[in-house]
Amino acid sequence: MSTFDKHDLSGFVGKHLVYTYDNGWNYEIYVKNDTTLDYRIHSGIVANRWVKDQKAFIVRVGESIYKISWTEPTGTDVSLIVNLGDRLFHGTIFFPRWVINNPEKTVCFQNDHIPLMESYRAAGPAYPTEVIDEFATITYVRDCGANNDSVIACAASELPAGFPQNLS
Ligand SMILES: C=Cc1ccc(O)c(OC)c1
Repeated sequence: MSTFDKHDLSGFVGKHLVYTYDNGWNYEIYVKNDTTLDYRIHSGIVANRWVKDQKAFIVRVGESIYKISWTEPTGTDVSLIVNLGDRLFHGTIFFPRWVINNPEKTVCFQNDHIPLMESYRAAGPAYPTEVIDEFATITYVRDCGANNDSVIACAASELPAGFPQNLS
């Protein structure tokens, strides 16, 4: 019997987070609404890739703990645990083999290239998938409200110096 309402995502929707995985990869996510996220990647094998309006399953699994899961047009599958209370994060990424072989093919504003990503997914190879299972530290959190398209609006490489501390 839980003491929180598992259907209430109001403590999560609108959150803008920056976090660094223990392997050094720096990522940023905006929880746009109950079923949608935007994100951009600052470092790692697909640095500068960015995505808007990715559909996802978002659930609450603790007082301030949420889980986000989705599959991408590239065939990459992702499941994230966001523990806001402890500023702790855990991500599991299931990369198809073709992304590991040629990560640069996915580095773009994906929304402008969905059919291309789907064609790469179809061409593969998909297997063996590479599972990345890492903790991360949340380094920045703010509230931006729901459905705010200004939060993630350019590639990481196009941000002014000092991000995220220079955010209004
Ligand atoms: C592959 C996408 C991907 C992987 C890990 C993440 O933390 C993420 O956050 C938005 C996205």
